[in-house]
This record gives sequence, C-alpha cells and structure tokens, in this order.
Amino acid sequence: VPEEKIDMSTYPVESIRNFSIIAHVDHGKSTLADRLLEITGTISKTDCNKQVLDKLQVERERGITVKAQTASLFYSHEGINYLLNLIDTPGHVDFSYEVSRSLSACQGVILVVDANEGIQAQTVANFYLAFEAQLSIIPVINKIDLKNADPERVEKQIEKLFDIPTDECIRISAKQGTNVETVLQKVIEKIPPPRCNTADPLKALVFDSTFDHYRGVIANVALFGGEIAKGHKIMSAHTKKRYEVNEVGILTPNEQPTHKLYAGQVGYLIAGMKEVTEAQIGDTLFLYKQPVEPLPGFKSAKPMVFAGMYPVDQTEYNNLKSALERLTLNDSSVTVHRDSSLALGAGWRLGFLGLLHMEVFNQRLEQEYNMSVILTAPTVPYKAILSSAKLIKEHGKDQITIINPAQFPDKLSVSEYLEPTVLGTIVTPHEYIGKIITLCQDRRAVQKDMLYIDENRVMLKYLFPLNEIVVDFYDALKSLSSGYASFDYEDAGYQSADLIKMDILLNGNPVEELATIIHSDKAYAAGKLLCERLKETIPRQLFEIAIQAAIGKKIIARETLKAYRKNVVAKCYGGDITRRMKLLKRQAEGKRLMRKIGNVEVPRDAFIRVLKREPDK
Ligand SMILES: Nc1nc2c(ncn2[C@@H]2O[C@H](COP(=O)(O)OP(=O)(O)OP(=O)(O)O)[C@@H](O)[C@H]2O)c(=O)[nH]1
Repeated sequence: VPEEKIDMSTYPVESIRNFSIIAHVDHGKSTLADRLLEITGTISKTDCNKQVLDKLQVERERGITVKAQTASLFYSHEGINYLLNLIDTPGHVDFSYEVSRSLSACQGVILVVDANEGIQAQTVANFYLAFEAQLSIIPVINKIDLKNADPERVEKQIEKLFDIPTDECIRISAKQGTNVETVLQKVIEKIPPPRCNTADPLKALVFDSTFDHYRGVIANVALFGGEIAKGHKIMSAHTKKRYEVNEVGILTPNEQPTHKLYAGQVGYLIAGMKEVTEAQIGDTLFLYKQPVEPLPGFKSAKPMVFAGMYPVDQTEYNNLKSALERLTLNDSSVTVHRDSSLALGAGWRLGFLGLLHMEVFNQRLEQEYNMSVILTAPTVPYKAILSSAKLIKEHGKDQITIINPAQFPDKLSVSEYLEPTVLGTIVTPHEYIGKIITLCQDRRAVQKDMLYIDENRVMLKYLFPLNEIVVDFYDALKSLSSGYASFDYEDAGYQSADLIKMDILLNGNPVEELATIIHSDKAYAAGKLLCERLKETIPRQLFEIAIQAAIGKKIIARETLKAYRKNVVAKCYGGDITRRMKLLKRQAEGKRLMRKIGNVEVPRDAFIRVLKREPDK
C-alpha cells in the first residue's frame, strides 16, 4: 500500500468523464484501452501490448474480454486535470448483458470499428445499447495503418446505419498510436461529466464485484452522490445489511487505495462482505440512517443455455461447491440450482448466457480452481403448457419451464410445447448471401429484414429458434463465409414447437449427459449424426459397443463400434517391466478423464466434442 494516497477531492465532478469502449470482437478495443492507459501514464510502455485490462487467464488465451474491468486515467488538457474513468466491456455476443451493465455507469462511449472489416453484427448491437441508454457516442475507425484499410467506406456505413455524419469519425491506429490523443480530447469535449453532487447524501451503484481470497468481496462502485471513506457505516438497499467501510480506492486497473471517493467518481470499496449474495450487482449503497431512493438497478441476466454439472468423483462434491460459489461471485450472470441424477450423483444445473460463456466458465473452474467436472449436453429453457390435472396440481401451475431433459413431460400430459426464439443480426459480404439464407432455413429460421449497408455488404435479420444457434451456428456461419460474416442476437420470446426427448444408449444404457430435447423434424438426422460422431469419439474397447439413439422405446439410429483385435491388446502388454509400468500409469491417468456408462468407458469431454462437431480435436 503506497503511503501517499491520491487526494480525490482535487477532481470535482466537472473534471470527470466516465466512458466505455464498445466494439465488435477484434476491432481493437483492448489495444485502444492499453494505448489510452499508456498515454495517460497509467501504465508504463513495457506493460503495454499485454492488454492489461484483460486480466483473466482464459481471456488472454482466447483473446476475448469476458469480465468488465475498470481503470481510472489522469489526463491534463489545456491546464485542467481530468479524471477519465474507462469502464471496459466484453466483446462477445454471449456477454451483451455485461455490456449494458457497464454502460449504466457511463455518460458516453467510444465506438470502435475496424477500417478493414467495417460495421459488423456486434457493432450494430452495441451501438443500439449505447443509443438506447442516451449516451454520447464517439465513432472511431481503427487500424487505418492496414494495407486494405478503407476508412471512407466505413464512414459511409456509419452514416447510413447510425445517422452519424462522416466528419465526426476519428481515424486512428490504436496499434501505432496514430490520433489516439485526439480520441482523449474528444472524450473530454463530447462526453458530459456525470450529473451529481458531493453535497448530496451517499448514493453508490454497485456495477461489478470480484472476490478476493484474503479480503472478501471487492465491490466496484460508481458514486451518484455524496462521498465515502474508510470508517463510514453503510447499508445495502437490497439486503438492508449494514457494513463498515474498510477501504476505498480507484482502479488503475489494479486497486489503489485513496482517502475518499466523491460524487461522479468510480472505484472500489471493501466493507467486510463475505457472502456471494451480499454484493448484488445493481444494488445501491447509502450511509446508515441516511437512506436514499435506490438506483433502478439492472435486469438480471437471463440464462439462455442450461447444463448439468457434476463432480467426476462424488468425494469432490464439497470442493466443487465452494469453487462454484467463488466463481459465481465473479460472474453473477451464471445461475446455479442444486440437481441430482441417478447416473451422475449430486450436482447442479447451471444457466449460462451462451455456449461460449459455458465453456469459459468450465475452463476457469479447471484453470483457477483445478476442478474437473462432467458437463451435460446444453439445453435451452423450453416451456410446456400442461393438460394433465395431476401434473398441474403437482407444479401448482399449468405452465412449466424445462431446463433439464430428464424432466421433459410426456406428450400425453401436455397441450403445447414452447421453445425460446432470438432475433439474429447477420452482417456479411453479399457473395455469401445465398449460402447464409440456406443455412438459416436449415435452422428453421424466418427472415425478417434484409438491408444493403453499402454496395457489397448486407445486414440480414432472422428469427431463430434458440436451440438452433446455441451450439454450432456461429462456427457454421463463419466457415461458409470464410470468416467474413458476423452474428449477434437478442431475446425474442417463445413460440409453439413440436418437441420430443431423444436418448442416446451405449450397449442399452442411457447416457444421461447426452439426452436432448429436440424438434421432431430434426430427431432422425440428429440421432444419426450423434451416433456417427460418438463412434469416432469413443475409443475402441475389449468388446463391441452398440451406439443407439432412441425416442421412448423406439430406436431411430444405430452405429456399432467394433472391439479391439486381441493381438493389439497383447502387444501392448509385452515388453520390459518399466515400459509396462509406464503404460499402466498412463492408463490410470487416462481413467480419471473417463466415465463409465454400464461397462463402456467414455472420455469425459466426449459429448462436447460430439456436439461441437470437432471429434478430432
Ligand atoms: N494493424 C493494426 N492492428 C491492430 C490495431 N489495433 C488492434 N489491432 C490488432 O487487432 C487484434 C485485435 O485487437 P484487440 O485489441 O485484442 O481487439 P478487441 O476488440 O479488444 O477484441 P476482444 O477483446 O476480443 O473484443 C490484435 O491482434 C491487435 O494487435 C491497429 O490499429 N492496427
């Protein structure tokens, strides 16, 4: 802890700007953020190019920003010292919830568009999030250093789609630093300071929170009024719990303690919150005995994809439980319900914003908490309108949500099944339109709009059943457009659908994690494909394995995995003793990643590989 704490009172509201950078994936948001940090001296040049705002290991590996991070920058311009709070936002479709959450603490955004790729699906989605929140928008065209950069074309697209005059766009190269200073000046000029007053009572919005093993919950706060310091007694509007503040400070982007935080400022607060539920995102904190009207808060994240999670070994249940609790504190958009299954034991049913979100979460469990888990096939939240009086009584209502295929009610007791839909936006060069339309029709989608955003670029809007896009739509779209088409989607309610439950059997034993709810038109093709892929994914064993897809008692597809030839097995066990020991050891290690279904051993990650159509990876 540095002795000299920054005196935040020297930054009155008029000198503060709170903003985010929004962009389509890879358009250069993190690079621009790093450059802004560098120009303002927040980080040294040597730290740059490491994308300091992307803190988590998985984010670095995948090159996507998952968790919004915040940094305060100090910048002097024309004799005035400014405090610029940069609130980072994640860039992937799965995380648009985090984007809108970050925006609530801002008065403006920098909208970054790649000079080469132009407007993409997420550019459109992110623009509207900012526009609806009535934020000032600073359009920036990045990567002008690239050989094929065509900033003029992109400026015209921005004018056509967003009604922003072409001369308002700032052409930059975040990589080389060209014109980045101009961006900072525009932030000061165009984005209004927050409208609030230090003389008012304390009103602090919790817009994010992280969990630290030693210090407990660290809440990121934006002050909409008043001031806060160590020793202040505060209360949560949501839980009505009382706390004493232990520490306040700013994020640079690491925590740097300050004496106080004042109205309009953004920083962190530690106040002895220990429980996951105490730092509710969207909550308002105020001084004890000085209650204020709470801020509107946030719509809670709506999970779009559900999957079961179970410890590979039931003795690991408690460890997994505490890892889940910690991780969900860092990612409150994951919902957790206890669940259990005959085959898999005690576990949970988790809700995620999308499949990438689910994978990232799983990867973090493995990397940060050293947990290995069984994940079931993802399912979207279906609904059923019940007709059976018995079931209606049992549930206390006639409409239920099904997030677990094991609980799929039989057709005889249901008057209608419903499936969730999304409105998808696709932006593509026009030569791929034909293939994309075919793909969309194949996914039961209905076209809603088609618009040329320039001579050779098209924006398409389709209404999709959600289950048709969660697993591999994005990959399919990317591959048939050589990577040029982009995609984003938003929730669009429910529609009636003819659904059935399909089971997968290995030598007659159902594989619980592969049971799926599926549209009846697609069952035969999907069953066949799943069996074929499983055949490629499951290693051969000492006996023959029947891989079957079934609807109820009816088998709709079958593949047979032949047994090992005897002499191959014999060969493995020949040789000297050390080699033999090595093989046995490797076998034991491999076993830990296997799961037994009846007498068949299946790699734990087989299902996700099967569903993602990459059996060889
Ligand atoms: N040539 C060139 N490359 C750039 C420029 N800005 C960013 N890049 C590169 O573009 C790629 C993506 O940049 P990022 O900053 O990671 O993009 P991002 O928008 O933060 O991506 P997400 O975090 O995934 O949303 C990286 O390889 C950068 O080096 C630029 O001005 N010129």
